[in-house]
Amino acid sequence: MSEPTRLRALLRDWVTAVRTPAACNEAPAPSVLSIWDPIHLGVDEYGRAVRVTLAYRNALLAGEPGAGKSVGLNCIVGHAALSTDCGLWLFDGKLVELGLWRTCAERFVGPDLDDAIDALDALQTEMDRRYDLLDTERRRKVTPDDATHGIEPVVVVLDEVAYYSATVGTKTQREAFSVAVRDLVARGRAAGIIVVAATQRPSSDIIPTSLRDLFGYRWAFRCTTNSSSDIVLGAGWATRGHTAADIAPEDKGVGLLLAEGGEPCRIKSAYLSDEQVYALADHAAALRARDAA
Ligand SMILES: Nc1ncnc2c1ncn2[C@@H]1O[C@H](COP(=O)(O)OP(=O)(O)OP(=O)(O)O)[C@@H](O)[C@H]1O
Repeated sequence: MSEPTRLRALLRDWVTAVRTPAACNEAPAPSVLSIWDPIHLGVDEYGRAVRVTLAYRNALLAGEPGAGKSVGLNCIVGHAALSTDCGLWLFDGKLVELGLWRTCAERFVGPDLDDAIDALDALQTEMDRRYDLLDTERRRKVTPDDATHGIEPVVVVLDEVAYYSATVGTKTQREAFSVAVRDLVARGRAAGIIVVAATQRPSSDIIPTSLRDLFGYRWAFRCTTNSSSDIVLGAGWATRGHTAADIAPEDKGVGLLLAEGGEPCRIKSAYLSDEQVYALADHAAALRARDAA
């Protein structure tokens, strides 16, 4: 198959996966997605598609190294990248996980903690500007209509949040980073700032309860203990039979997804190979460049 044909087929499959079956039958596959659309994450134990709407929500992904967080994160970042109605800010201390999507990012932050804090400051400033505007217009939250005057959702993805909050830099810098993240997670949703954070350290120093509870979606990949699973999902789920410690080490990509108000649901994330990620990232970058022109 030629490269353009292969890319078209890949995009068609991707868009088909995230659209409802009814919509798929009705319309030709569009070339772009919207951040207001549900995001396809994978399938549940019955083979049903699992989709979540990220607008007005935040998401936390955590689990032991190699459990499948980056693959799960790619589903979210891929959808956001192809959604030209949102900005994409990527933070990746390792560079190589989210780096594949770098060409689609409005801002890409690598291992420099000062740069990370600077980027979070800019997001806080934008959040405050939006709240001033909403206040002036006597509204509670941004909507898709705000795109007409340049206010679009911003998806902020932090891969290995512990790298910035607990590993590099000085104590003061790490605290500044953590305070800014907490503020964005706590206040950002109505202003269209969506935070997606991932960590391979599901411990209470990295994910304190007060922060964890602000995430509407919590996706626990395999954890080593019931208590680390509860740190991701919330206290008490393990004793009620929902623990990511039960996931077998060989079940890569399997995790428990807790969506607001529900019970944790066991799902297997959709899988994008690096080759597919690059193809999607190139296409998304071209769409974004076209829109920006
Ligand atoms: N949904 C999936 N389907 C098939 N294989 C998967 C899936 N998810 C993960 N894997 C396999 O598991 C490997 C590790 O996954 P991934 O890199 O996402 O783990 P991780 O939790 O991000 O690890 P780390 O914390 O070390 O970065 C992948 O390279 C892939 O081979």
